[in-house]
Order: sequence, then structure tokens, then C-alpha cells
Amino acid sequence: MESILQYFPELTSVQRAQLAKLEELYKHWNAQINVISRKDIDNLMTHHVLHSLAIAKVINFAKGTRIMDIGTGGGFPGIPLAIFFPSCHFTLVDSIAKKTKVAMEVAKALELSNIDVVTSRAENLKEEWDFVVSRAVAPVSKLMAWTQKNIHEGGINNLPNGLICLKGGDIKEELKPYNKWATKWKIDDFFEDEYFAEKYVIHIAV
Ligand SMILES: C[S@@+](CC[C@H](N)C(=O)[O-])C[C@H]1O[C@@H](n2cnc3c(N)ncnc32)[C@H](O)[C@@H]1O
Repeated sequence: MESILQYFPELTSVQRAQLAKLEELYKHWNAQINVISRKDIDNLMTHHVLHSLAIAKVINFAKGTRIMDIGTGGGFPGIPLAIFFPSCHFTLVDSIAKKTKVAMEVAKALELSNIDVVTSRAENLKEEWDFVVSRAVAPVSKLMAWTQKNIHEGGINNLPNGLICLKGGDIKEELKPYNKWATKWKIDDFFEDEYFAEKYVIHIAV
């Protein structure tokens, strides 16, 4: 929890209380349905919650912004972002019902009213959003192919509407076709932890 407050001291008491409950909730649900590698569950707050919140270091989603989290699994990055941006709406999407159950149960326990959870492949969704966020789901080319139809152009945020994903390793080749529309931030410029070396936030405008 300290690792989060250090970088986000402006969190309200409600947000702090919601974040503080995550550890117990994910330990409980992860023991039944594997959404986080069991050997990584003790690193939940840094490796999963803080990592998700790297997106909040590049964009301050304006009130009313609608965001889809594709391949949310147990709720990353969608759940930490929904806590951080209570006046925005998040749709958490995953094709595996067992995983969306965990995201749904965690959202319910935290009384997060700004979350919908949908069990579906993203390709089958017809709705529109301002942004699609994602972590550890597919190469950018696939994420764009699956979701570009769901992102409407323009927007009211400090970044144009588009895809924002958390990526690691060598992403040069993957980003090549999108260089004209892409911006990349190093997460270890935001958070001092060796876990974030070679990890990036990528924004691609539609
Ligand atoms: C490695 S997990 C990552 C889960 C979560 N984003 C995280 O970082 O903890 C990838 C997830 O993407 C989901 N997924 C892959 N392709 C998808 C698609 N086309 N539509 C919806 N979900 C998809 C899988 O079911 C899986 O739960």
C-alpha cells in the first residue's frame, strides 16, 4: 500500500480503503480461480495494482470518459483504474467466464458502481468507448484489429481517444506500423522499482 501512496498521495480516504481491500480480496479469489500467478500474489500491490496505475501517470481521464479494458482477466488494469477514476466508466471484458467472475466479485465487494463486467470476445462487441486499455493480452496489431471499430475519434482528454496498453520488452517491431500515431513512456521514469525496467505505457491514437 505504501508503494502506491508514495506515487499517488492525492488519493481520497474512500480510494485508500478500496485499495487496502484488494490484497485480501485477490488472495481469497485467486485461491479458487487462478487470475494471478500464485508465486506473484504477494507482489499484488506493486506488480499488478501499481503497474495498472502507470496509465494514470500519462492520462488524467476527464469526468464521463468511457473506457474498455480488453482481456481484463481478474480485473487488471481495469479495477485499479476504476478506483482511481471514480467519475469515469469502465467496461471490463474477457472471454473466459471464470475470470470475469473474479473481476465482478471484486468490483461488487468494493462497491464500485462505475464498472460493468462483460464475458465476450472483444471482436463481438458493438458498443463504443473513448479508450481501450489492456495489459498482457495480444500484440498491438491484434488489439487494434479487435477494437478499433469500438473507439470513436476525438475526445476531451489530454490524449486523443485510442488504445492505451501496458507492454514489456522489445516492442520496436510491434510498434513500427503505428509509429506515426504512437507515444511511449518508460514506467521506471514514474516508479522506482526494478520490476518496471523495460516496461512501457503505449498510447496509439485512432
Ligand atoms: C494473460 S491474461 C491478462 C489478464 C489481465 N489483463 C492482467 O494483466 O492480469 C490475457 C487475458 O486476455 C483474454 N483475452 C484474450 N483475447 C481476448 C479477446 N479477443 N477478447 C476478450 N478477452 C481476450 C484472455 O481470456 C485472458 O484472460
